[in-house]
Amino acid sequence: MIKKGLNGNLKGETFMQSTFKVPIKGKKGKGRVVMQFGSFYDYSDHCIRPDLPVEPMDDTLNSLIDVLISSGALPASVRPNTAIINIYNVGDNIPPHIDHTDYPRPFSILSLQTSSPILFGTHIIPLGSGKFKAPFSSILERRSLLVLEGNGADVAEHCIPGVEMRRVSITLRKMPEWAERETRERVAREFFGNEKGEEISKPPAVNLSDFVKKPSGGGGQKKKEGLPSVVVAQKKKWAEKVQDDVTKGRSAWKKGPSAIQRAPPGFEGREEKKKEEKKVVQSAKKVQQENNDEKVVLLRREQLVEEKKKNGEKKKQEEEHPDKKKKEEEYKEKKGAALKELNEQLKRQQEAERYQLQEINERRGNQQIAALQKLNEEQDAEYKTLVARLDKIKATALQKLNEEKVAVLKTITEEKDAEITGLASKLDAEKDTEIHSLIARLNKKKATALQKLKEEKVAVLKTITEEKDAEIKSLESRLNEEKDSTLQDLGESKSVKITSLENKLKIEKAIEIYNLNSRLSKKNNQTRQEIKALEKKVEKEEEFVFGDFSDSEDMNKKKKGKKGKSKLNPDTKAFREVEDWN
Ligand SMILES: O=C(O)CCC(=O)C(=O)O
Ligand SMILES: [Fe+2]
Repeated sequence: MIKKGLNGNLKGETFMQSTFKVPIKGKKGKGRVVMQFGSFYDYSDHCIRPDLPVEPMDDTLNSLIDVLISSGALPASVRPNTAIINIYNVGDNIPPHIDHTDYPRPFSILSLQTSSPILFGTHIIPLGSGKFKAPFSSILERRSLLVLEGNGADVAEHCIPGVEMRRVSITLRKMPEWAERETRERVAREFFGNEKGEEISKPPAVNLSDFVKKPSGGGGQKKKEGLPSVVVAQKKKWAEKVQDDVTKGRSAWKKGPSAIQRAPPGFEGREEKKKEEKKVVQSAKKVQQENNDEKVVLLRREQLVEEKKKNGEKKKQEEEHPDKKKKEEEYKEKKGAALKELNEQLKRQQEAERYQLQEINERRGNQQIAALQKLNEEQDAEYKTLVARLDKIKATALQKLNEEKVAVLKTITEEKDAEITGLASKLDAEKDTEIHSLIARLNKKKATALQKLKEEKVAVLKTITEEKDAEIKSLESRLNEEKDSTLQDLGESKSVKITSLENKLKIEKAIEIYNLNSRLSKKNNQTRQEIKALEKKVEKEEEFVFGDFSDSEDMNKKKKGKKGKSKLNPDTKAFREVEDWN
């Protein structure tokens, strides 16, 4: 099957190597081989394309599905009618994806040949070289069936990292309704050029083979209903072949511009293609010839039907008007000859037309093949030029973008710097203003607090002073009272003491005076005696010395002295005072 696919012998888009059609620069290998059956899924446009032909589901695939359904592995209500055979050679992978949500769930993957890990996650990160980072992984065992539905199918992506051994898997999915309908219509178109699928089993009422194969002069053979199976098979084969050629871009004149557009650039095996094209042109010519024959035969049939109808009418008229019969027979003969002549003319004309048409078709076919070939070559060249130009444009654009980016970044940086500076100075100013107002507020607060404190202090001091004053006053009065009482007490004891002291002193004084007086009187007595003694002595001496010198001054003095002898000396006086005092 792979060989068939590689040789281009599988229908339409069935066979693909790698999911990219244009080679990726620097990418080694071609990627996994993908073969699609039943319906085509376009990996590059991410859409289901029932309009593009692929091989139908074959018996093997259908019986595999029967087994899976009858064993209960898959629900009969979602019977798969498409299959993708993935062939992973060593290193091949399938990147993270969610199978198109138009495919009804569940869908399934059958793993064959070798087992392999499968990764799941809402955001699988590609790490390059077929490696991925994902939160969940599982092993797809060889010959196991993975059935996907719910979040596992619709929310989480899945991928197969680069395989270590060749692996094959079969993805089984049911087409959505609309794709099924479009596939049916396409298949019908491929067979009979009719949009309605039922025409496949119900051939057109006008039956080509009845006329083509009608035995000459027979007429008695009963007309068959429907096409004979041989003709159906032949027609089907032709239709398939032509359609196949058309979709592979080999028969552009049949399909028109869309086939030319789809012809891949760098199409390989051009020589075989040319041969194929020749064959296709021939078979197409044959079909055309057949069509022309069909047209002639159809025309002839219409004429015969017409004739039959007319004959019937004439017969009726003959029966109704037997007298006209002769005339009419003559007329019929003439008309028959004329008709024969006309038919022959028509046949000749049609023959000429057919050859003309054939020539035109051939010419047109050759022209279109040449045009296609030229177009392919031109497309190749154009593609290369375009890629080169695009690379150049891309490089220039990237360079320009980078420069613009640098310039924009510079402008933005400058703008931002200026903004930052402005903002910073504005913030500084705001900060200063705020600080000033804060300081002013704080100062005011402080002043108010200080004032309050002062007032409180004054009030407290006043209270304290008042309290202290009261205390002092009471203390003072108490002290005064105490002092007074003490003083009183002291005064009393003092006066007592003074009195006693005075008395004592008086006594002592009296004693002393007495003693003194007695001593004085003693002394006085002594002194008087001494004086007396002295006077006696002096008188003796004077008598001795002077005898009669009684008139001199000294004598006067002596006389005075004598006279003075009558006066009391101080001691005597004191003694007298003590005596008086006593
Ligand atoms: O090969 C596999 O196991 C996965 C295939 C797959 O995810 C797919 O075909 O969508
Ligand atoms: Fe998938």
